[in-house]
Amino acid sequence: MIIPFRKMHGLGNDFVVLDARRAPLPITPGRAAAIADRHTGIGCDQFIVMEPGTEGADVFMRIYNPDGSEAGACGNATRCVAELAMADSGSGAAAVRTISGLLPSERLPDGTIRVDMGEARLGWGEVPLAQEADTLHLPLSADGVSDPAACSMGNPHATFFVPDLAALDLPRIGPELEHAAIFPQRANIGFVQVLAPDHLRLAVWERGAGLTLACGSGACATLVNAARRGLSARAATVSLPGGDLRIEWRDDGHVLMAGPTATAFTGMIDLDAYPA
Ligand SMILES: N[C@@H](CCC[C@H](N)C(=O)O)C(=O)O
Repeated sequence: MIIPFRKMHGLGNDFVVLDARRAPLPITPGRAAAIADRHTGIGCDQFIVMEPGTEGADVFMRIYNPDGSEAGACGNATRCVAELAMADSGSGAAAVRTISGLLPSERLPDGTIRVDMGEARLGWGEVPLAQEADTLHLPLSADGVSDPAACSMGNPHATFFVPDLAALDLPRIGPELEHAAIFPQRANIGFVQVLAPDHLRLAVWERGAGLTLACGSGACATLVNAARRGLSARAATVSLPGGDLRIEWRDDGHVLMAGPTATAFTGMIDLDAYPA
């Protein structure tokens, strides 16, 4: 089966996007992983399938990591898919549903897309953690980092506050922390340096993907955890290796994320060339 695909990215966090809104596509976790492979597939940080929207959504977005695991949230892909839905409808707003909830989005006057990522979930069972613990101070450490905070943005995140991001060996400690026993569903691991109360520098070791140039849900979780710790305001610029996101944790608990989207190229893919 030969179908069109679109390669998009938000700050270099890149996606292969397939459109299954008109007819279902034969996508399995293994096929998603094979297409995401940077050597033998198209290559991407996340493999995205657009499905028909339900219950107030313009589109349902299914998210696969390159290891084939399915994720409940992807902030950067939400902006990209919302932009496609807006282009289709000719409107400046779109609602994207994921397995974790409904995410209303809008185009801002500067052309960036802002998504309401929903409420940050702060309970230990919501992250989830393997046992009851204070999500503001997890009993977890690795070489050079300790005492993270955790929350869920529809997917699990832990945030380590560090004095110098550049001093860390992220490819070494990232996998160990992602797979720590305290995270029964593994976790995305953020490492943040507070530059000012309204400016955070972040790198994220993503669950199922490794280091990426940007993680939108990670930027949201980082702002929430920094504000809970009294280290930042409730609105800040989060600088990632791929660029900046503007994050706000509203008083009603919802987290807003604004940033750019881009299409790198489009093409055709033969799904049968990849194992089902
Ligand atoms: N890049 C994404 C997050 C993708 C999912 C994540 N790796 C997970 O498994 O939860 C983002 O922009 O939020």
